[in-house]
Amino acid sequence: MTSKERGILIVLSGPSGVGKGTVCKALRGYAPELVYSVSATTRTPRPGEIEGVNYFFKTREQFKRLVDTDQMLEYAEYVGNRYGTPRQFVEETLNEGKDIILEIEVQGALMVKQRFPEGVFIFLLPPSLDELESRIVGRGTETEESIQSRMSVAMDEFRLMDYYDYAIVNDQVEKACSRIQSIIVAEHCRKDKVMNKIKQWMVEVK
Ligand SMILES: Nc1ncnc2c1ncn2[C@@H]1O[C@H](COP(=O)(O)OP(=O)(O)OP(=O)(O)O)[C@@H](O)[C@H]1O
Ligand SMILES: Nc1nc2c(ncn2[C@@H]2O[C@H](COP(=O)(O)O)[C@@H](O)[C@H]2O)c(=O)[nH]1
Repeated sequence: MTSKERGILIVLSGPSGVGKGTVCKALRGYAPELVYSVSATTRTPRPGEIEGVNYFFKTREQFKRLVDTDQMLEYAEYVGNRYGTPRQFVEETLNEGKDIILEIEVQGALMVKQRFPEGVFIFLLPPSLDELESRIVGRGTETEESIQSRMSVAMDEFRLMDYYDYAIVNDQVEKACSRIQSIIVAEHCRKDKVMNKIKQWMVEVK
Protein backbone atom coordinates (compact mmCIF):
# COMPACT_ATOMS: atom_id res chain seq x y z
CA MET A 1 0.00 0.00 0.00
CA THR A 2 1.84 3.10 -1.26
CA SER A 3 -0.72 5.86 -0.61
CA LYS A 4 -0.48 7.75 2.68
CA GLU A 5 -2.70 6.37 5.43
CA ARG A 6 -5.51 8.69 6.39
CA GLY A 7 -5.56 10.44 9.71
CA ILE A 8 -8.16 9.80 12.39
CA LEU A 9 -11.28 11.93 12.70
CA ILE A 10 -12.04 12.62 16.34
CA VAL A 11 -15.34 14.12 17.43
CA LEU A 12 -15.55 15.68 20.88
CA SER A 13 -19.01 16.62 21.99
CA GLY A 14 -21.12 16.96 25.05
CA PRO A 15 -23.43 19.56 26.55
CA SER A 16 -22.77 23.27 26.42
CA GLY A 17 -20.56 24.39 29.30
CA VAL A 18 -19.06 20.96 30.00
CA GLY A 19 -15.66 22.33 28.97
CA LYS A 20 -15.14 21.15 25.39
CA GLY A 21 -13.50 24.41 24.33
CA THR A 22 -11.36 24.61 27.46
CA VAL A 23 -10.18 21.01 27.06
CA CYS A 24 -9.46 21.48 23.33
CA LYS A 25 -7.45 24.61 24.09
CA ALA A 26 -5.38 22.77 26.71
CA LEU A 27 -5.00 19.79 24.38
CA ARG A 28 -3.14 22.02 21.91
CA GLY A 29 -0.31 22.14 24.44
CA TYR A 30 -0.31 18.39 25.06
CA ALA A 31 -0.95 17.25 21.46
CA PRO A 32 0.39 19.93 19.09
CA GLU A 33 0.27 17.50 16.14
CA LEU A 34 -3.55 17.38 16.32
CA VAL A 35 -5.40 19.63 13.87
CA TYR A 36 -8.44 21.56 15.10
CA SER A 37 -11.43 22.19 12.84
CA VAL A 38 -12.88 25.72 12.90
CA SER A 39 -16.67 25.74 12.64
CA ALA A 40 -19.00 28.15 10.91
CA THR A 41 -21.85 29.71 12.89
CA THR A 42 -24.61 32.28 12.56
CA ARG A 43 -24.29 33.33 16.21
CA THR A 44 -22.82 36.73 16.99
CA PRO A 45 -19.19 36.76 18.20
CA ARG A 46 -18.58 36.92 21.95
CA PRO A 47 -16.10 39.52 23.20
CA GLY A 48 -12.60 38.37 22.27
CA GLU A 49 -13.68 35.83 19.67
CA ILE A 50 -11.75 36.12 16.42
CA GLU A 51 -13.00 35.38 12.89
CA GLY A 52 -11.32 32.23 11.54
CA VAL A 53 -9.86 31.33 14.93
CA ASN A 54 -12.89 30.66 17.10
CA TYR A 55 -15.45 30.48 14.31
CA PHE A 56 -16.19 31.62 10.77
CA PHE A 57 -19.07 33.99 11.50
CA LYS A 58 -21.78 33.85 8.81
CA THR A 59 -25.15 35.37 8.09
CA ARG A 60 -28.08 32.93 7.82
CA GLU A 61 -28.00 33.39 4.02
CA GLN A 62 -24.27 32.66 3.79
CA PHE A 63 -24.68 29.59 5.99
CA LYS A 64 -27.59 28.28 3.91
CA ARG A 65 -25.49 28.66 0.76
CA LEU A 66 -22.69 26.57 2.33
CA VAL A 67 -25.18 23.83 3.19
CA ASP A 68 -26.91 23.97 -0.22
CA THR A 69 -23.59 23.68 -2.05
CA ASP A 70 -22.59 20.65 0.07
CA GLN A 71 -19.67 22.46 1.68
CA MET A 72 -20.65 21.33 5.18
CA LEU A 73 -19.65 17.96 6.57
CA GLU A 74 -22.37 18.36 9.19
CA TYR A 75 -24.58 21.12 10.55
CA ALA A 76 -27.17 21.67 13.24
CA GLU A 77 -29.48 24.28 14.67
CA TYR A 78 -28.62 24.84 18.32
CA VAL A 79 -30.48 27.23 20.66
CA GLY A 80 -31.51 29.55 17.84
CA ASN A 81 -28.30 29.54 15.81
CA ARG A 82 -26.79 27.38 13.09
CA TYR A 83 -23.41 25.66 13.47
CA GLY A 84 -21.50 23.51 10.99
CA THR A 85 -18.15 21.99 10.04
CA PRO A 86 -16.58 23.05 6.73
CA ARG A 87 -16.02 19.80 4.82
CA GLN A 88 -12.99 20.57 2.63
CA PHE A 89 -10.55 21.33 5.45
CA VAL A 90 -11.45 18.11 7.27
CA GLU A 91 -11.03 15.96 4.17
CA GLU A 92 -7.73 17.59 3.18
CA THR A 93 -6.33 17.14 6.68
CA LEU A 94 -7.30 13.47 6.83
CA ASN A 95 -5.86 12.87 3.35
CA GLU A 96 -2.57 14.40 4.51
CA GLY A 97 -2.48 11.64 7.15
CA LYS A 98 -3.12 14.04 10.04
CA ASP A 99 -5.62 13.58 12.87
CA ILE A 100 -8.31 16.23 13.22
CA ILE A 101 -10.62 17.02 16.12
CA LEU A 102 -14.13 18.48 15.79
CA GLU A 103 -15.68 20.15 18.82
CA ILE A 104 -19.40 20.00 18.07
CA GLU A 105 -22.84 19.41 19.59
CA VAL A 106 -24.62 16.06 19.54
CA GLN A 107 -26.96 16.30 16.50
CA GLY A 108 -24.02 17.26 14.30
CA ALA A 109 -21.89 14.49 15.82
CA LEU A 110 -24.52 11.93 14.84
CA MET A 111 -24.51 13.29 11.29
CA VAL A 112 -20.72 12.85 11.18
CA LYS A 113 -21.15 9.29 12.46
CA GLN A 114 -23.38 8.48 9.47
CA ARG A 115 -20.83 9.87 7.04
CA PHE A 116 -17.64 8.78 8.85
CA PRO A 117 -18.52 5.67 10.87
CA GLU A 118 -14.77 5.01 11.24
CA GLY A 119 -14.41 8.25 13.26
CA VAL A 120 -13.78 8.22 16.99
CA PHE A 121 -16.64 9.71 19.01
CA ILE A 122 -15.98 11.01 22.51
CA PHE A 123 -18.69 12.38 24.83
CA LEU A 124 -17.49 14.77 27.53
CA LEU A 125 -19.42 14.61 30.80
CA PRO A 126 -19.57 17.08 33.70
CA PRO A 127 -18.87 15.78 37.22
CA SER A 128 -22.54 16.66 38.04
CA LEU A 129 -25.52 18.59 36.65
CA ASP A 130 -25.07 21.33 39.26
CA GLU A 131 -21.46 21.72 38.17
CA LEU A 132 -22.56 21.92 34.52
CA GLU A 133 -24.95 24.77 35.29
CA SER A 134 -22.32 26.56 37.43
CA ARG A 135 -19.87 26.35 34.54
CA ILE A 136 -22.30 27.86 32.03
CA VAL A 137 -23.28 30.57 34.51
CA GLY A 138 -19.66 31.15 35.56
CA ARG A 139 -18.54 31.66 31.97
CA GLY A 140 -20.71 34.79 31.98
CA THR A 141 -21.55 34.64 28.27
CA GLU A 142 -25.20 33.58 28.32
CA THR A 143 -28.50 35.23 29.21
CA GLU A 144 -30.72 33.49 31.77
CA GLU A 145 -32.91 32.28 28.89
CA SER A 146 -29.94 30.83 27.02
CA ILE A 147 -28.68 29.09 30.18
CA GLN A 148 -32.05 27.40 30.67
CA SER A 149 -32.26 26.40 26.98
CA ARG A 150 -28.73 24.96 27.08
CA MET A 151 -29.50 22.96 30.27
CA SER A 152 -32.69 21.66 28.70
CA VAL A 153 -30.90 20.60 25.48
CA ALA A 154 -28.22 18.95 27.67
CA MET A 155 -30.85 16.52 29.02
CA ASP A 156 -31.67 15.38 25.46
CA GLU A 157 -27.97 15.14 24.63
CA PHE A 158 -27.24 12.82 27.58
CA ARG A 159 -29.81 10.38 26.17
CA LEU A 160 -27.75 10.07 22.97
CA MET A 161 -24.51 9.19 24.75
CA ASP A 162 -24.82 5.51 23.79
CA TYR A 163 -23.98 6.37 20.19
CA TYR A 164 -20.49 7.41 21.25
CA ASP A 165 -17.41 5.19 21.46
CA TYR A 166 -16.15 6.77 24.70
CA ALA A 167 -17.51 8.87 27.56
CA ILE A 168 -15.08 10.74 29.78
CA VAL A 169 -15.58 13.08 32.72
CA ASN A 170 -14.12 16.58 32.66
CA ASP A 171 -13.48 16.86 36.38
CA GLN A 172 -10.03 18.38 35.84
CA VAL A 173 -8.88 19.76 32.51
CA GLU A 174 -5.46 18.05 32.61
CA LYS A 175 -7.04 14.67 33.40
CA ALA A 176 -9.59 15.06 30.59
CA CYS A 177 -6.74 15.88 28.16
CA SER A 178 -4.77 12.85 29.25
CA ARG A 179 -7.87 10.61 28.82
CA ILE A 180 -8.37 11.95 25.28
CA GLN A 181 -4.70 11.38 24.47
CA SER A 182 -4.93 7.78 25.72
CA ILE A 183 -7.95 7.21 23.47
CA ILE A 184 -6.09 8.59 20.44
CA VAL A 185 -3.04 6.40 21.14
CA ALA A 186 -5.28 3.33 21.56
CA GLU A 187 -7.15 4.10 18.32
CA HIS A 188 -3.85 4.41 16.42
CA CYS A 189 -2.70 1.04 17.78
CA ARG A 190 -6.01 -0.54 16.71
CA LYS A 191 -5.77 1.02 13.25
CA ASP A 192 -2.13 -0.08 12.83
CA LYS A 193 -3.08 -3.62 13.81
CA VAL A 194 -5.82 -3.72 11.16
CA MET A 195 -3.52 -2.19 8.50
CA ASN A 196 -0.75 -4.69 9.31
CA LYS A 197 -3.21 -7.54 8.96
CA ILE A 198 -4.34 -6.25 5.55
CA LYS A 199 -0.71 -5.82 4.41
CA GLN A 200 0.01 -9.41 5.53
CA TRP A 201 -2.96 -10.73 3.51
CA MET A 202 -1.78 -8.78 0.46
CA VAL A 203 1.66 -10.44 0.69
CA GLU A 204 0.02 -13.86 1.13
CA VAL A 205 -2.19 -13.56 -1.99
CA LYS A 206 0.68 -12.38 -4.23
N1 LIG B 1 -12.51 20.89 34.43
C1 LIG B 1 -13.03 22.08 34.69
N2 LIG B 1 -13.16 22.50 35.96
C2 LIG B 1 -13.71 23.71 36.24
N3 LIG B 1 -14.15 24.60 35.31
C3 LIG B 1 -14.06 24.21 34.02
C4 LIG B 1 -13.49 22.95 33.64
N4 LIG B 1 -13.54 22.86 32.29
C5 LIG B 1 -14.10 24.01 31.85
N5 LIG B 1 -14.40 24.82 32.89
C6 LIG B 1 -15.04 26.14 32.81
O1 LIG B 1 -16.40 25.94 32.39
C7 LIG B 1 -16.82 27.00 31.55
C8 LIG B 1 -17.35 26.41 30.24
O2 LIG B 1 -16.27 25.87 29.52
P1 LIG B 1 -16.24 25.88 27.93
O3 LIG B 1 -16.59 27.21 27.41
O4 LIG B 1 -14.94 25.28 27.55
O5 LIG B 1 -17.41 24.84 27.64
P2 LIG B 1 -17.96 24.29 26.24
O6 LIG B 1 -18.37 22.87 26.46
O7 LIG B 1 -16.96 24.54 25.17
O8 LIG B 1 -19.21 25.20 26.03
P3 LIG B 1 -20.00 25.54 24.67
O9 LIG B 1 -20.43 24.24 24.12
O10 LIG B 1 -21.13 26.38 25.13
O11 LIG B 1 -19.06 26.27 23.76
C9 LIG B 1 -15.63 27.91 31.36
O12 LIG B 1 -15.78 29.06 32.20
C10 LIG B 1 -14.44 27.07 31.78
O13 LIG B 1 -13.40 27.85 32.32
N1 LIG C 1 -23.04 20.61 15.11
C1 LIG C 1 -22.12 21.52 15.40
N2 LIG C 1 -22.05 22.06 16.61
C2 LIG C 1 -21.09 22.96 16.87
C3 LIG C 1 -20.17 23.34 15.90
N3 LIG C 1 -19.33 24.28 16.43
C4 LIG C 1 -19.71 24.43 17.70
N4 LIG C 1 -20.77 23.64 17.98
C5 LIG C 1 -21.48 23.48 19.24
O1 LIG C 1 -22.50 24.43 19.37
C6 LIG C 1 -22.80 24.59 20.75
C7 LIG C 1 -22.86 26.05 21.10
O2 LIG C 1 -21.60 26.66 20.91
P1 LIG C 1 -21.31 28.12 21.48
O3 LIG C 1 -19.94 28.48 20.92
O4 LIG C 1 -22.40 29.03 20.99
O5 LIG C 1 -21.33 28.00 22.97
C8 LIG C 1 -21.68 23.88 21.52
O6 LIG C 1 -22.18 22.65 21.97
C9 LIG C 1 -20.62 23.70 20.46
O7 LIG C 1 -19.81 22.56 20.70
C10 LIG C 1 -20.27 22.74 14.60
O8 LIG C 1 -19.50 23.00 13.68
N5 LIG C 1 -21.26 21.85 14.42
